[in-house]
Amino acid sequence: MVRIKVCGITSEKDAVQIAQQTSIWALGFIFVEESLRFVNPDKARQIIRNLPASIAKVGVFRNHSLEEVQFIRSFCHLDLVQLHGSEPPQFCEKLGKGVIKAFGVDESFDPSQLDAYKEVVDFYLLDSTQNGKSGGLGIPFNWDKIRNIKTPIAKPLIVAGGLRKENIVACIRALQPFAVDLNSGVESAPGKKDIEKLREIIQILEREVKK
Ligand SMILES: O=C(O)c1ccccc1N[C@@H]1O[C@H](COP(=O)(O)O)[C@@H](O)[C@H]1O
Repeated sequence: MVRIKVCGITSEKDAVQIAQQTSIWALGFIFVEESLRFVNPDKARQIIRNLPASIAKVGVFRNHSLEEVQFIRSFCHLDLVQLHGSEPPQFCEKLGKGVIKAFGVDESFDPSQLDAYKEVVDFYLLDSTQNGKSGGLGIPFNWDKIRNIKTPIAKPLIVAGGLRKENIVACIRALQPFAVDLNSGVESAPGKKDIEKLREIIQILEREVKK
C-alpha cells in the first residue's frame, strides 16, 4: 500500500494516537512561523521523544537558513527535512542525506526543474501552488501535469496538496506515488488532526489494494 505521511502535528495527543492506532510511514512538524500549524522546536522535540523509531519524523521548513535547519534537525532528532521554499540544489547538498524537496505545481510547472536536484535529495514532493504560495493550501494540483511526463521521475515521489477521502484513490491511480502527504484533509481545525478522517482514508486505501 502507498505510504502515508501525516503533516502538521502540533500536539502530543494527536501524535501518540496516530502512532498507536495506525501504521503510517511519517509524521511531519511544521517549523514555518506563518503557518497555522507551526510548532516550536521545544514542543516538537518533546513530542518526538515519545514516538517509535519506526515512524519517520519530518521537519518542514520554508526558506530557513542552513544553520536553522541543521540546528532544528539535530535538536529534534528529525529523520528527514522537507524544504518547502525556493531552496536551491546547493542548499540541499549541504544538508547531506535525508532531504525531501517540495515543488509547487501549477499550469506553468516545468518538470525539468527537478533534474537539478536529483543528486542532492532523497525524495521529490509535489504540492499545489497559487500566487507564488504553497504549503497547506488544501487544494490539489492538476495531476495531469505529472501523469503526462514522458521520462521517469528520478526520485521517490511524495504527493501533497488537498488530499482527502474524496480524491485519494484518484490520486494514487493517476500518479502511483511512493507516499501521500495528508494535512488539511485529516483535520478538524488547522493543526488539530482528526483520527476518524485518517482511519477512513486508510480503509479506502486498503480496499483499493485488495481490488
Ligand atoms: O500546512 C502548512 O501550513 C504548511 C505551511 C508551510 C509549508 C508547508 C505546509 N504544509 C505542507 O503543505 C502540503 C499540502 O498540505 P494540504 O494537504 O494542502 O493542506 C503538505 O506537504 C504539508 O506538509
